[in-house]
Amino acid sequence: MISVNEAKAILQKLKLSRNVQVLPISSAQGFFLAKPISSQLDVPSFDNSAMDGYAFSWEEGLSQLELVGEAAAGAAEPPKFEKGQAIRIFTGAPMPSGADSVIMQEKVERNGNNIRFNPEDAVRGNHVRYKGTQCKKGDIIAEAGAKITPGLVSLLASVGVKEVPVYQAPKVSIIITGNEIQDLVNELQAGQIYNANGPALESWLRKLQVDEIQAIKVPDQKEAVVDTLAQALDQNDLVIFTGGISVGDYDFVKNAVEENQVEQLFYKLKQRPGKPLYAGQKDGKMVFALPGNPGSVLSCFLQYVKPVIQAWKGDEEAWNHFQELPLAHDFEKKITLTQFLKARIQNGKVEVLQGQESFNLIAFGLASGFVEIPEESFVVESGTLLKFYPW
Ligand SMILES: Nc1nc2c(c(=O)[nH]1)N[C@H]1C(S)=C(S)[C@@H](COP(=O)(O)OP(=O)(O)OC[C@H]3O[C@@H](n4cnc5c(N)ncnc54)[C@H](O)[C@@H]3O)O[C@H]1N2
Ligand code: MOO
Repeated sequence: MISVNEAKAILQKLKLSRNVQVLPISSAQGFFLAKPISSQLDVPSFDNSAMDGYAFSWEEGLSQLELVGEAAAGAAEPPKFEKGQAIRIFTGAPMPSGADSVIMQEKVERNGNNIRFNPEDAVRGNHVRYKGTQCKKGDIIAEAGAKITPGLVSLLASVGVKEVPVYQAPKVSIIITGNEIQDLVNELQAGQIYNANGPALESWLRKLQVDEIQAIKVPDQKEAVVDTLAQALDQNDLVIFTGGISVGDYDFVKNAVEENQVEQLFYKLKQRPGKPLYAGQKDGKMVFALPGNPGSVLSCFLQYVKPVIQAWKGDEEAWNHFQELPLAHDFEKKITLTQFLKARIQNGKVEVLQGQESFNLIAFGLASGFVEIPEESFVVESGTLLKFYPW
């Protein structure tokens, strides 16, 4: 058995073969740029007003102006004006030729076509957004590796970029083992349970922008498990088994990876839940076998599979998506393994929830993630900083 940290170090070193796809910016949220992006234009592309007010040409001691026209946002050609005159202007409207300053309407007393103001409020160059102050055509506005966030989407749109090259998410196959597992659409027969792992993994994968998902149920028969893995490896980048990886007479996943010549990266970790976790690799593709209890599936997915998927997508911070938060109460760990506990954050502190058995899902109704109690910690005092992995 190896430790949690040793297992993570093995996975972090993996070379993953990435493909690039081009996506419209509004569908690219959560992906990572495969190339730097440059601006298509000078932004702003014309000098414009930052306020609703009056545009004029600044002179020392000005205190009144005559209004001779109006420039609204979207106007192609703002009206002309001369010395001693001003143009009524609105936020985002192009500056009239020759105007260099805007005075806000709140600072002005208007009487018909005349405006008066305190000369101190008419500041030279005020409230003008000049062409190219955000960026110039050709400037790099986002580096390769940047995450597509709503903020970046806004920037991309502002500089005229409609679509972006991003790393593809892997194609994933979920293989659910277990003769007792029944789909939600069917009635449970004696000895059967509902498939909790399949829907949980699918929702996790969708959250990670994986949209090519194959979900297969396989009976506990050796040939069936071996053949299903062969097919899944053929058609996908990543295969996730749930169940069948322990030592029971009907656990055939270990046989399946061996017979398919998958190279083992590790099997069995010093952790609970999920001790019999398996990871392997074949021709740049990956296989994870998550121990079947749903608590173990979700904990192992969050700790090991999710970072690998994120790394596949080009996330340089894939292994750092945790927070260090204080524990809300004392906790005693009774096992000599790293423990991942269903937990929630309340008032900025981590509260370990009741019902930690890996078959017991009731705490998942409250949990906002898992907290890690390190292998070497046994008595953990309230206030101790612990790693919290949110979902
Ligand atoms: N002699 C030993 N027995 C077990 C060990 C061990 O070290 N020695 N490890 C235990 C631990 S820890 C776990 S975790 C499980 C893992 O076993 P498997 O991966 O082979 O999982 P299964 O036996 O197939 O299933 C375990 C449990 O989970 C339920 N399950 C499975 N799939 C689903 C699903 N899709 N949805 C809901 N529930 C599921 C299944 O019915 C079992 O109750 O092994 C222990 N045994
Ligand atoms: O480690 Mo198992 O995942 O407790 O049920």
